[in-house]
Amino acid sequence: MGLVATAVVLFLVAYGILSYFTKGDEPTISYTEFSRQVEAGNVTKIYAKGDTIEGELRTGQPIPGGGGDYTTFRTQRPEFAEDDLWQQLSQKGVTVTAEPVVVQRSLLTNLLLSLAPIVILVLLWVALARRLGPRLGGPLGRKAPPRPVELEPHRRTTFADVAGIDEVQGELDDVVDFLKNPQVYRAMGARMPGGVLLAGPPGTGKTLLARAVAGEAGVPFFSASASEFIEMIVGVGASRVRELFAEARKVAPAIVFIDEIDTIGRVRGGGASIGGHDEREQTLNQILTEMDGFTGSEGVVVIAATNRADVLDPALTRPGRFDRIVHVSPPDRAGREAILRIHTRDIPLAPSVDLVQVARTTPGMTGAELANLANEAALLAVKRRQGQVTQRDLSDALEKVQLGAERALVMPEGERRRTAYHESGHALLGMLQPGADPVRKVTIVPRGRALGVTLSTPDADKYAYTEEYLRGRIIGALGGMAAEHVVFGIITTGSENDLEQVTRLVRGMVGRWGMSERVGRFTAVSGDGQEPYGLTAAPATLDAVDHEMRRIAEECYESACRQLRENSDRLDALAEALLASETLDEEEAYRAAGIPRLKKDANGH
Ligand SMILES: Nc1ncnc2c1ncn2[C@@H]1O[C@H](COP(=O)(O)OP(=O)(O)OP(=O)(O)O)[C@@H](O)[C@H]1O
Ligand SMILES: [Zn+2]
Repeated sequence: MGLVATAVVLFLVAYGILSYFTKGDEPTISYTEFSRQVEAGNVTKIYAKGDTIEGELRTGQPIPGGGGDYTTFRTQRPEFAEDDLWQQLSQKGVTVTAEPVVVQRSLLTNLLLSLAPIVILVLLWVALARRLGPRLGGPLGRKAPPRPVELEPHRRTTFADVAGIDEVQGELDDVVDFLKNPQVYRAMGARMPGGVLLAGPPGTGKTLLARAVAGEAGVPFFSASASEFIEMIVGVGASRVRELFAEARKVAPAIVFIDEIDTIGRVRGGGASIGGHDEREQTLNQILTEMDGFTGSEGVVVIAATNRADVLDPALTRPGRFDRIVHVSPPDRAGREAILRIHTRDIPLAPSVDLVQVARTTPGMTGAELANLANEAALLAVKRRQGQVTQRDLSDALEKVQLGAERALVMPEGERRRTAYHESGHALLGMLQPGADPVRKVTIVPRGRALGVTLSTPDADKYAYTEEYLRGRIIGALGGMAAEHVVFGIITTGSENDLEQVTRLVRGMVGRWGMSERVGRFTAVSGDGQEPYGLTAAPATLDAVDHEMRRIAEECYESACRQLRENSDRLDALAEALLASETLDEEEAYRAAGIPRLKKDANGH
């Protein structure tokens, strides 16, 4: 055993030394920046090794990049880059030197390589021993203790990296203050909340926020996902929790972050969890025990995150446990703008770029989606061999993110015609319903799983919806099916997704939002298909729900068909325009249909 451990250590040390010497100290720049410098003719020579590129600049003048000035640099060419790098380089007269990816073998490397099979065997053995650990016992059965993520000051996440959720940030200010000066609170006999629960939809920045709290306070950040606990071998979850907290206490003040807490914190006994039930409960109990053990003076703050605060076991939210619930919602317009600014910090933007405009056209998108949008736009700019990201890159990226990538598909003419009428039906009804969201784009170019797409988005963020608006949405969603019915007298499978959307809406209107007198003004069905408030609705109620859902859907369908018949010339004109140009933007679509587009101000008036 001692011998093998020594071999492993030796290998690691040697590897470390080797990689230290082979790695240059050029500043690393983004590939986008690199393309820009090549295009600008600033690059004199490059040295390529696989996809890693090192190089020098012409002027000897340092060029400011994201992370400081540089005259030599290193960058990584993405595997998916489709640019003609070679042509570009030879055009600009750049001296290119290359080396195969095969690592140059030094004596030391040779030695290490010959040791490799042994090392692999050892690692395999270690991995095996770990899996069987609890049963085998022995020193190898123990996992390495949890380690906080690195806390290098220059790459610390702070509140400056989070935008659009300022009020949420405000609720965490005292946590930061406590972590900075626990002794002040101790002297005052004040107790901090045992835990903070961040609740909100995926991608709204919960993890980011927790890291920022640690970064602001300058304390270690321990993170674990609750699902990791229960995926492990039985009996390990609880002990991992114990270890995690023990490590955090050693270096307190510190933050322990537990993501996806709902996977172990669901109401006990209820729900449909198959197997692993005891494991879940034991792990949860261990977390609760650890939190009960806090006297507040230890300086460990637990932050948990969930997308489903509604299903959590009340034991978790009792005083002294996660007694502070902070709701994180998708950002509003100003928030989206601020988030876009953060995520375009390191992207060269053309002067024409208007982030306010982008923020306006992205209602409902989360921070993660906006970050993705910015990145997609940068990728497009690289692909198009531009030095900067333009407004067009951003709007094309948005389209890709919202509609899915275009799909090459040869459609028979009849099918194409039917699709054109289907989409025209959606679009025309979308334009005709009073108060409906404007139609932004109609296309019969297949995208994702859809044969065509009609995109409508509101002018301004909406927070509550009227019955009229919802009916308008249902009529619009049924428009595709109604058009096929009215024009061709057929019904196809192409409306499956539309009908799903209709079902969600009528179900909500009748069962959740009190829009049916016959059902009544109460929650008859819950949002997630579970029983509302633990009660099973009486069969008569469910009958009424069913009856009312059908009635509303039927009324809307009739309205859709009637409006399409009354406007058949507009429908034909729209379909013809679509068949001719495949994609219509907002202006073209309204013009083709002969309907004036009422411009609204940012407040939707
Ligand atoms: N408010 C925000 N400000 C800036 N960036 C954000 C914001 N929200 C999300 N992001 C970006 O999206 C990424 C993903 O967010 P994060 O993982 O924190 O979301 P989450 O709410 O924890 O999601 P999940 O519930 O899926 O774990 C972040 O790393 C960040 O780049
Ligand atoms: Zn449709």
